[in-house]
Amino acid sequence: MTLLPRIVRWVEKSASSMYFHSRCSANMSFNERRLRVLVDMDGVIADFEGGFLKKYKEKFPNEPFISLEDRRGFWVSTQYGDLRRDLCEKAISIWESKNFFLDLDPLPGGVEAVKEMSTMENTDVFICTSPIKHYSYCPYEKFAWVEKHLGSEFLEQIILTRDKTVVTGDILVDDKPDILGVEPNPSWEHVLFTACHNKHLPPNPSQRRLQSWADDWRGLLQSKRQEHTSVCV
Ligand SMILES: O=c1ccn([C@@H]2O[C@H](COP(=O)(O)O)[C@@H](O)[C@H]2O)c(=O)[nH]1
Ligand SMILES: [Mg+2]
Repeated sequence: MTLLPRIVRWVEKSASSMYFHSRCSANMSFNERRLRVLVDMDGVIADFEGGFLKKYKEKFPNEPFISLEDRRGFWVSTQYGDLRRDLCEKAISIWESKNFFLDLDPLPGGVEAVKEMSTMENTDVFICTSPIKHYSYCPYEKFAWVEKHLGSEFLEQIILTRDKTVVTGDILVDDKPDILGVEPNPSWEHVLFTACHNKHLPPNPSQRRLQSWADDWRGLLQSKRQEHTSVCV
């Protein structure tokens, strides 16, 4: 390496070290690190299951259906297909229809919680959601839903991805029990959001849960923040 780049690197390192020591010498606690919270959409802030059942019953009034009480397993289509083979396609036709995602009602407290956490100090909130592969309406309607319920400023905070494991964050609040993808060690802690399809799963000591938005989500963020807090004495 020639001399000039080495000097530049030395000056940069010294400057950042001086900054660090000046912060510490003030004998203060500080948290340099911002907390990044990823919040899933369907089943967490948008009522996918309720919206599905309502539209399914309207479209297929004479077909059998599965009440929310009887829902088991993440995949609605699988449980309907198990009930009767042709019902799998009928179920899929519901969320592939125009306005399905846009018409979803917000889940209680979700919009308020996301808005509140976005105002918290040192906190970045992103809506992290997987669109269906039938893309005619879903991606557009997810953006429109966010604008309608959270406001246009949240359009900056949307992450649409089919693989959440490649997204970096501290916490992912999500109702899907198993979130898999190409990254075997995602950076986030998956906090399972309770939904009709996962509430019967046996307790998993290695996975924290949020029962609803009335649950202590603020405490959850605080505990995560403390994992990152650097204390200078
Ligand atoms: O049976 C089903 C149930 C849901 N989906 C779709 O999966 C995604 C779930 O997204 P998350 O970001 O994990 O909430 C959503 O687009 C549903 O429409 C499905 O394909 N089949
Ligand atoms: Mg979900």
